[in-house]
Amino acid sequence: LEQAQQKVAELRNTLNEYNYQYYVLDEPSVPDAVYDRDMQALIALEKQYPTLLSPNSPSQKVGGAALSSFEQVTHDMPMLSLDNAFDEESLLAFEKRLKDRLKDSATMDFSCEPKLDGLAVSILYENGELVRAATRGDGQVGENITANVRTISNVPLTLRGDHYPARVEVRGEVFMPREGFAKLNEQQKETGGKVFANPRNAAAGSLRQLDSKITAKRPLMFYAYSLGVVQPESFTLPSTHSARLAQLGQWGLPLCPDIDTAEGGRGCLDYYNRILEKRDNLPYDIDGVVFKVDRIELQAALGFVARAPRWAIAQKFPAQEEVTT
Ligand SMILES: Cc1c[n+]2nc(N)[nH]c2nc1OC(C)C
Repeated sequence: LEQAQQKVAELRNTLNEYNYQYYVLDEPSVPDAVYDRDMQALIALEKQYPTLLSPNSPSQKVGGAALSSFEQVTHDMPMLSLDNAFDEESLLAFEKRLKDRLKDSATMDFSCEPKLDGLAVSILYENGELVRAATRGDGQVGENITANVRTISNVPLTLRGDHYPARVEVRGEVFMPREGFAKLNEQQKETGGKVFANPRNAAAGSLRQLDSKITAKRPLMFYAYSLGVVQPESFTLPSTHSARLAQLGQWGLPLCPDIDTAEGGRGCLDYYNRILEKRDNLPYDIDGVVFKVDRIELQAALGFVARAPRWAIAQKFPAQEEVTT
């Protein structure tokens, strides 16, 4: 059993590394055949020694037993929504409000991110292991969808490296890329399954499946966009949001390739126009961009209004004319 335990641990590390290279770096270091061979070896060993099975084994990416219902999860830190800026001057007004409030006329750096049209999800890692995932729900209480989130190909089951907080909650968007959405609807038509109106509905429907084996077959993706609970609070994190996103990337969490930083409202407008320009060629649906004050201590000084942070705003694009097929 000792040898088996050793071999299983090695195979898990190897397969987690392959997943990271393939899904996060987009630079696989081995051909699929090697990946499959190692995965089959792991599955065989876990079958032979069931006591070695762990929910965080890469072999569990295929899903487990169906649930009868979803448990509720209370978010220790509420998952808030975003205030909207609909046009140029309200974005500049956003910046002006911040400067007035901070009594600081210096140009402010912003973290700029596409606003993916999917579902906000919270993923909790304890001692580097994925232990729980939940939907946003009403912001306070969401649904426990851990088994389903484990099957999402680019969600790491374990964090990389060995320098991370004991508990770290990662928040981000689960979405379905357009290509996967089109293929799924084709399959659904052929099998008489439910055809989805758009990628967001398809992602929601796939994520809220009680049977994670169904979720595992759906082409879902995840991009991290912020941190939630971090314990111990004494764990030193970077002092800007953009550097914290980079830190998440170091731990193996996937980030949207189109994130950037910008100087002042002007820089944000340039970013808005750049992303609007490339929107139709992106592999995923976005419904706008999100600007966040980059320096964390300024975020803390600005705090939140009732339902959304003062320090962040979404700028939505005009609704995309639906192409009727
Ligand atoms: C609701 C939300 C949605 N999004 N999407 C991105 N990219 N960042 C982001 N941040 C959010 O909220 C934080 C500003 C709290």
